[in-house]
Amino acid sequence: MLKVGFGYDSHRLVKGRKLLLGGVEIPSQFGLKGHSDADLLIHALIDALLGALGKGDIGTHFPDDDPEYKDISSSKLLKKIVLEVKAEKYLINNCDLQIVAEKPKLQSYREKIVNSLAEDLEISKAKINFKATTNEKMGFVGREEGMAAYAVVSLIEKKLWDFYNSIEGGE
Ligand SMILES: Nc1ccn([C@@H]2O[C@H](COP(=O)(O)O)[C@@H](O)[C@H]2O)c(=O)n1
Ligand SMILES: C[C@@]1(CO)OP(=O)(O)OP(=O)(O)OC[C@H]1O
Repeated sequence: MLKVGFGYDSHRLVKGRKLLLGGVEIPSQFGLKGHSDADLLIHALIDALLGALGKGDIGTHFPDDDPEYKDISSSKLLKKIVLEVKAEKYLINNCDLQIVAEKPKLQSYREKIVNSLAEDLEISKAKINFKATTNEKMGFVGREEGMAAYAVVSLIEKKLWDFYNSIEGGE
């Protein structure tokens, strides 16, 4: 079977916090506020994976009032969700990810972000597409009060993938 999931997250920009996107620290005067490290790209991705699995959302798995998750690395949380995907006998087929931010320009971090996520997800870089766009100075993103991120993922059942490879002779 194939499954598709969607995720969205937004966080406020504040002074005195690191800016972490996809597990990569981006040099910036402002960082994202949150109970965790506030890596909204990973949060959107986690919600997309949970959506595909039909397993609720990030807050149900990692409550935002639990001291265990104070300042936690979102990469660690993502790795836990990857274990759940594996336990359900699914593989990540592809992910399409988008950050909406007025600045900084993220193009030059694309490779680092994709590399970091590929490591966390244990998949090849070719299965991850990362995009960024501004909000053309409109709304909370446009006023640089915050950033937003969207994620879509598709999962393929491992036995279907193995069957496909047996008849096609590989990826
Ligand atoms: N934070 C961002 C925003 C945008 N980009 C890149 O610029 C292109 C044009 O963005 P518009 O919002 O003006 O359409 C976009 O396609 C990205 O390549 C970026 O790197 N970081
Ligand atoms: C991972 C968590 C844990 O507190 O991170 P937060 O920084 O609170 O981020 P948010 O996207 O608001 O909610 C997800 C939470 O579960």
